[in-house]
Amino acid sequence: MTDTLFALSSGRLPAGVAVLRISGPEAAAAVLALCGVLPPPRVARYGALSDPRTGETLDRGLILFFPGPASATGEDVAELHLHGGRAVVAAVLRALSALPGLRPAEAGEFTRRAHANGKLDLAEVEGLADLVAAESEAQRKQALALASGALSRRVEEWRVGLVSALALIEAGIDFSDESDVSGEVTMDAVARLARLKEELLAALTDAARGERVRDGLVVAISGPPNAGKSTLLNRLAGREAAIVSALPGTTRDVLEVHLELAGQAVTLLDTAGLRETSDLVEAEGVRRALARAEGADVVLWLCDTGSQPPPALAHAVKVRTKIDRDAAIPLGWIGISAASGAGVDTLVSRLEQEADRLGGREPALITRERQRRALEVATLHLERALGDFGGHEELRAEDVRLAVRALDQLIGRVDVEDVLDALFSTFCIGK
Ligand SMILES: Nc1nc2c(ncn2[C@@H]2O[C@H](COP(=O)(O)OP(=O)(O)OP(=O)(O)O)[C@@H](O)[C@H]2O)c(=O)[nH]1
Ligand SMILES: [K+]
Ligand SMILES: [Mg+2]
Repeated sequence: MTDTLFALSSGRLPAGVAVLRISGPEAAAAVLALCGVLPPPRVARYGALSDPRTGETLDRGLILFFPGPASATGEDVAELHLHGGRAVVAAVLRALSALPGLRPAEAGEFTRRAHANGKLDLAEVEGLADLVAAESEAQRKQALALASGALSRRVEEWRVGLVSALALIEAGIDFSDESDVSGEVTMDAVARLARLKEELLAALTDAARGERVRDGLVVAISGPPNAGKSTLLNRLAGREAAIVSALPGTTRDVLEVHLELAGQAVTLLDTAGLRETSDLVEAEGVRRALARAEGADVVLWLCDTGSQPPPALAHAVKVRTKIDRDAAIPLGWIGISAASGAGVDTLVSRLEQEADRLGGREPALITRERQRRALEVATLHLERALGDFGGHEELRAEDVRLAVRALDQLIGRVDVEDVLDALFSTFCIGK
């Protein structure tokens, strides 16, 4: 018999309202035990909740019942909307755990049941995890699309296309005595596979963008010592996150600040000033500074004299600093005074343009490394299936079957247990 799960599904207490969720075969019995009545499906009822053992009223709140399978988990689900006090919630949780067949849910266990009951495929579960974690507008949009099945639907279309091409290839094998018919259906199949390959490649090309939006863009501030890098970081962060001093070589460790720019999550890095130095600690700072700048999506090269960045950072956005002291801005540079704030708006607009360019407007289809890898495998098999098999069409059919399998892995139709275990452990309890 399946356990009935319960957990606090809303956030940290105390809060205005706390939502407890119950899912499983005993959900209706649990509501009856605590509330005395079972509200009609999907209609909120206000009433008292009492401890079934003592009859003592524990709280008054809203009670909802969603009979399965038309519920979030596919099982009978109940929601209790209580006053969000710690003692209130603790008392109701205690009363629930005393009921037969009920136990506290583990992290992500409601979602795991939804997946087991066919409510969500693996890609949609990943979307849900991303939605709960989303901090920027772009992350929210992308996660919502994934959770709502945007990727799953597209993969299903691809899968249908592959399976129909496979049917043609198999028909060609059956007709191999009549070489005319056989050659024609094979050509038709290959043409379909070629079109599908283009679609898969387009989604793959766009995957880097999806992963970037999900992870957030990395913007590194680089430049010689004393350029005013930490001063700019503090201004953009709106707080004194980094130490500023007139001493060149102040910053050594890489400092991270999280911002939202043009709807994109951005990690802004302050780094050590680049120079030759015999100080071992500073030298390590310089090494890290260069490494992080080279790996960043956008580099700001700050300099108060207008010297060019090293070749590795030639693509940087060039920023002439301290224009309050000397306003000669080289051509193609943005001039700022991080101290007074002059020119910082222009720099921020430029960063917003970069964020727009890198993140795009429409949500990407592929947003995780796992999804990208599965799609890469599918594309690889599809490329192979387009080869010349010298009449051995059964080999072509096998490559198409492997491509289908990779798509099945992408949305979790096969081989999902390991992925699910790792994924659900990232969920919070009550989700
Ligand atoms: N006049 C003027 N001084 C500035 C400006 N920005 C920073 N400074 C000064 O320049 C000095 C160095 O500033 P920091 O922000 O520490 O420079 P940094 O690039 O982080 O330096 P390191 O971490 O040592 O590489 C400090 O004395 C700042 O007050 C500016 O816009 N105008
Ligand atoms: K400094
Ligand atoms: Mg600094």
